[in-house]
Amino acid sequence: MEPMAMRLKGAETKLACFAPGKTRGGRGVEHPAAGYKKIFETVEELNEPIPAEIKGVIPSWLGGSLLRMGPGLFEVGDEPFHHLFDGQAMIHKFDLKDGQVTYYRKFVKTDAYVRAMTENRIVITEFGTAAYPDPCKNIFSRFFTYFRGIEVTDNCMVNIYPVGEDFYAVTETNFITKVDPDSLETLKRVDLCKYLSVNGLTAHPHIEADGTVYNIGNCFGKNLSLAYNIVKIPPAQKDGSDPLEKSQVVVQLPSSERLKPSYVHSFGMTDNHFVFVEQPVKINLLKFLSAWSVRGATYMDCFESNESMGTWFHLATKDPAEYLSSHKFRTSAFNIFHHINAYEDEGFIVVDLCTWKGHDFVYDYLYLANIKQEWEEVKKAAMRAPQPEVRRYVLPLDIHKEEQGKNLVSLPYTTATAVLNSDGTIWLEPEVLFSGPRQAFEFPQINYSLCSGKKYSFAYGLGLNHFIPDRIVKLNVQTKETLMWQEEDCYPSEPLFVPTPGATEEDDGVLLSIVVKPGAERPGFLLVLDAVKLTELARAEVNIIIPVTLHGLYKP
Ligand SMILES: CCCCCCCCCCCCCCCC(=O)OC/C=C(C)/C=C/C=C(C)/C=C/C1=C(C)CCCC1(C)C
Ligand SMILES: [Fe+2]
Repeated sequence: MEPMAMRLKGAETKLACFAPGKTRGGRGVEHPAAGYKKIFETVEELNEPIPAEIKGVIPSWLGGSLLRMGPGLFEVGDEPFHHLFDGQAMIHKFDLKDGQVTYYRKFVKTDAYVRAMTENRIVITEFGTAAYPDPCKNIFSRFFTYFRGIEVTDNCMVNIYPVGEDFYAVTETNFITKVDPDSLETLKRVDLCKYLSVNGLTAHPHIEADGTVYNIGNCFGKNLSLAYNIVKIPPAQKDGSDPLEKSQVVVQLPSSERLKPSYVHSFGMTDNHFVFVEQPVKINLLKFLSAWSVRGATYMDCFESNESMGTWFHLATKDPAEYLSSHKFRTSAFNIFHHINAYEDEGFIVVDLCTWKGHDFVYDYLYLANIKQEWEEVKKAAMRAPQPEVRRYVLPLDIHKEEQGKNLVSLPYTTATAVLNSDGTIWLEPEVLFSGPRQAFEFPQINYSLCSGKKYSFAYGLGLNHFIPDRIVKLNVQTKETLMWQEEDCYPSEPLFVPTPGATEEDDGVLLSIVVKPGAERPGFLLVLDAVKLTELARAEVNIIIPVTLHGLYKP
């Protein structure tokens, strides 16, 4: 019997539980009304927070702000942005206090946004949309605009995270933007290149309990020597100075290919190790450097797939921070954006990942023209894309030459393998934790404060159905059981886990997600789920649409 299909007829809110191996068999729900188009449309910022209408009961201990980033402006004048990651950064906030909720949003006043507003055209080239020179300028000044080089975008629409006492909205370039988490005002733009030898940093740092930030970024050194640099930003300083002043590169990891670093979106961190997965999606630096002088080129034009390297895993120790050059882990090709968690267990490093099979770049399928089509077309486009799979890889730390050809993984609870080859490389095969054709478990979250870098049981994620976000899923990474929240014509976002104060169980807490239900009287709401059962505790509704958000944080 197909439990999902059964439950989706009739009742409005759907909850389903699937036993291991009996996941939805890949058949997701249908979206013939194509309501998802609404989350990719321009909205206006608000002048003041608006009150939300609450249904259900918000736990009394839940007081704080949910801050999330995403695109809010999908065209400037008559010039459209083409890619999902091009829209201009909007910061969203749900404030929860004494059972009451308000919603507020502002555009971040980045250079990209301010200059677009001033000139009523796209001025800064975005991820998949090129900016063209001002047609009003004369031919000479247009010529000089080209040769000043293209300006790197500061469109911080991906995530927001704390550095010391401050909060920064970020993309993946060297520009991060300090924002006020209360007023949502834009405070200042910071160029990371002033502090660190990196060309950019990911939007997914790891943050320790004391506020220390670790992150990874590409570094194009002198003579185009390439490395991935892991950086450390200390916590708030006693003397009140900016922690960024004391940031440093702690370890360099080499690139598999000269002139072609891999695209990196996140990394893993255990108690004692950094894990970097080098994927076959490459940035062709020569294209990158020359593309900028080519009219109409974008960041997307600089990517290419390496069809032969597969995927490489790199390890480094944390303290002292040293690259483990003799541990050469290899596996077949996949795209990786989000690490779920990584931990050490009995001499192994366990790495759980949201993967997309093959070397074809998933971002190629995220043009707005693809994901804003009618439902049948959306499905057709996704048929050609890489297939999602949640996988567990297990990396042995102790490797002995005499063990060639044998599976080195002796952890009793996993079928993942690691086999030492005669050339010294170790071939990894994963254990599949969740799989369903074109049904992704993505935008993963865990009980970060309790479980980051530690053995854990639960991951929470956004279910993507042919790339359309249409459910929230809880995955037991030990038993592979899943629970799900889903409601007709509802489009949720990444679920953030907030632990109950004083909780002793890993999943004692709530999940917060912004949901859009386009046809409803109040089409935007903050959803509060019980993280144990994935049942709805409350929703706080507003009478406006909230566009797609990618990542964010909960500030107690
Ligand atoms: C929430 C629902 C979304 C609906 C569809 C989503 C489908 C998602 C499928 C896969 C998961 C992908 C997750 C990616 C999430 C994300 O947040 O990505 C945003 C990434 C951005 C905006 C990256 C920008 C990177 C830039 C501008 C990099 C620039 C650079 C280079 C390309 C090379 C040289 C260095 C430099 C300048 C840093
Ligand atoms: Fe991400």
